[in-house]
Amino acid sequence: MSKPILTMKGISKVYRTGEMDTYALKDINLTINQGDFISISGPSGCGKSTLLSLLGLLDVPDSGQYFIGDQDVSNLSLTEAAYVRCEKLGFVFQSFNLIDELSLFENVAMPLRYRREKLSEKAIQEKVMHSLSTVDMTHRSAHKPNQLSGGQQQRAAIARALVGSPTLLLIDEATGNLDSKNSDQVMEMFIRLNDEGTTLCMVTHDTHCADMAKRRLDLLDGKLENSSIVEQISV
Ligand SMILES: Nc1ncnc2c1ncn2[C@@H]1O[C@H](COP(=O)(O)OP(=O)(O)OP(=O)(O)O)[C@@H](O)[C@H]1O
Repeated sequence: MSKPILTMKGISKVYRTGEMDTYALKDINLTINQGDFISISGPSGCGKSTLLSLLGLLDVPDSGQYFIGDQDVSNLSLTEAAYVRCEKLGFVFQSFNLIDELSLFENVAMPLRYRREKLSEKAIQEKVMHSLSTVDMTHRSAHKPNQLSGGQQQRAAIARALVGSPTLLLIDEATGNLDSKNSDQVMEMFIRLNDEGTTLCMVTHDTHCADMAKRRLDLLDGKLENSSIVEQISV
């Protein structure tokens, strides 16, 4: 049986604006197992970004418990949350979020440089080049992000997310800024990474992308509505 690497129990999040309370997430129960490829989809305002922020330790819930492995991460200090993010999670964003002034090599190296445990330059070099080769971008390691196409920038951002061998890759609308060819390439890459053992959780409003995951969850009005195993369809 697969091992749970992440568990949310009864997670709720309320935004308070003046007199008004908005229940963005209501009693979320979610288990992500090693080797999963989950998609979470739903209409605008259903709580996708809020859920991703909590999963990524960018925000804290109002109630409920969140575990990564055996560690209770429901209410970490900002510093501790930053370390856990750096060491256990990889992020892929719609807008790539690469640093324009840095080469691809230095962009990809960034998560390694912020770890508690310092790595030698040789170890960083090896990990960065391995990660760039995973996305077929070694030949561009000295380039700056603005010298690359959108698809290439997203592949570099995936290399950055993978460089620290994260427990879980969190993906936020990764294909939203790409044309259909590049979008298909990136989805194929996620499927391959999952086949090779990476665990992925992808938030998307695109039902075509959502159906490419192994397990599709639908979020509606802050509640996880259903959970289905879908046959992975080819792009
Ligand atoms: N900072 C905030 N203050 C008040 N309400 C908020 C805040 N952030 C989000 N909300 C509300 O919480 C609910 C969930 O928002 P969220 O951004 O998580 O939805 P979403 O599914 O990501 O939407 P979209 O697909 O449009 O990005 C919405 O009703 C939204 O208006």
